[in-house]
Amino acid sequence: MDPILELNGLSKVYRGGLKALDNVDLSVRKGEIFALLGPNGAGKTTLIGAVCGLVRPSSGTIHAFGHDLATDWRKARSRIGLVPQELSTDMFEPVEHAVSYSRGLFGLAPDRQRIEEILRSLSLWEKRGERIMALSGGMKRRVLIAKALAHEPDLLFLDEPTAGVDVELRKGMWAIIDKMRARGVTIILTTHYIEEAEMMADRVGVINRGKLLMVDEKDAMMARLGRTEAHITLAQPLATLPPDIGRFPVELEVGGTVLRYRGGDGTGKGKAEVAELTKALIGAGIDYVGIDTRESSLEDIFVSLLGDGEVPQ
Ligand SMILES: Nc1ncnc2c1ncn2[C@@H]1O[C@H](COP(=O)(O)OP(=O)(O)OP(=O)(O)O)[C@@H](O)[C@H]1O
Repeated sequence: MDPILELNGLSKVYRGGLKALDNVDLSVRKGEIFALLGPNGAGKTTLIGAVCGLVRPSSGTIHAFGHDLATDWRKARSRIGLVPQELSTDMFEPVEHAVSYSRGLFGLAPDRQRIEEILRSLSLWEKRGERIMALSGGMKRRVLIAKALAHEPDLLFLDEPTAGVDVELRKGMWAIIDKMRARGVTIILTTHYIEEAEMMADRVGVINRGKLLMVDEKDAMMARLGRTEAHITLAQPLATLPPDIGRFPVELEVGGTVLRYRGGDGTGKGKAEVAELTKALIGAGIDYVGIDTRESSLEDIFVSLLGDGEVPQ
């Protein structure tokens, strides 16, 4: 499928010499939810800013909907929406007016019905006459989404959409994002909450120090880099491993009282192998008193990726 957004060799060096983006290549497909993960200062907001015209790239190209943003900015811009991290303007404006105004900025004719639909879908309709400053933090965040949706974008950037919001509202946000995806909107979101990416995203990109370390289908990433870990507490300490046990990816720890298994591939294969291992232990006459099994999460993968900066193969 044709990419909706394509970055080639994108770099940004801020005044003072900080390289916030370092030769980033990325291609985003129509209709997907793409999660950009990275620690503070990794370059996520800079990347979004470059696509949304807020940051001028130092080198490289950006194509959105087939338009080169360097030369054909206006055509692409009208199809891109941005939900920034923070509300910067409009605090004195009533909700509905602010949202309609955002639509007008893109040269679209006023459309009360459309605005009503957006406000209702975000549970803001009852608040339409209130000044934004009088709303709660969560409502303000929804106003930001309403403003970004007002011109009916096909590509929507959400910069930390759920940072600092409570669990209830976070779930509400996920439902909203799901609804947008169902309408065919392509979504790129940045998040610190890895479980959020794990739940929502089709693909995940990991960025650190301006470099895109890895881009992959979430499921493939989990399958490729995921592991099963099992701690088997033995009834009696073992000095060495019998050959029938040594063929598994295991090590003896804690003075030979714990057998640690690390294997599998994130698809459940590890669990099956642990079951086989326990049978082999019984077969070898080795008693155990407990088993603790754990599948690695996207968070473990993320931490190990950032830990050594190496991309595991
Ligand atoms: N206008 C600027 N001038 C100079 N340096 C900047 C500017 N904006 C960002 N930076 C620096 O560029 C790097 C990347 O920042 P960016 O905001 O893109 O990171 P981020 O991944 O969005 O971080 P966070 O998760 O904290 O929002 C940081 O080191 C930051 O200090």
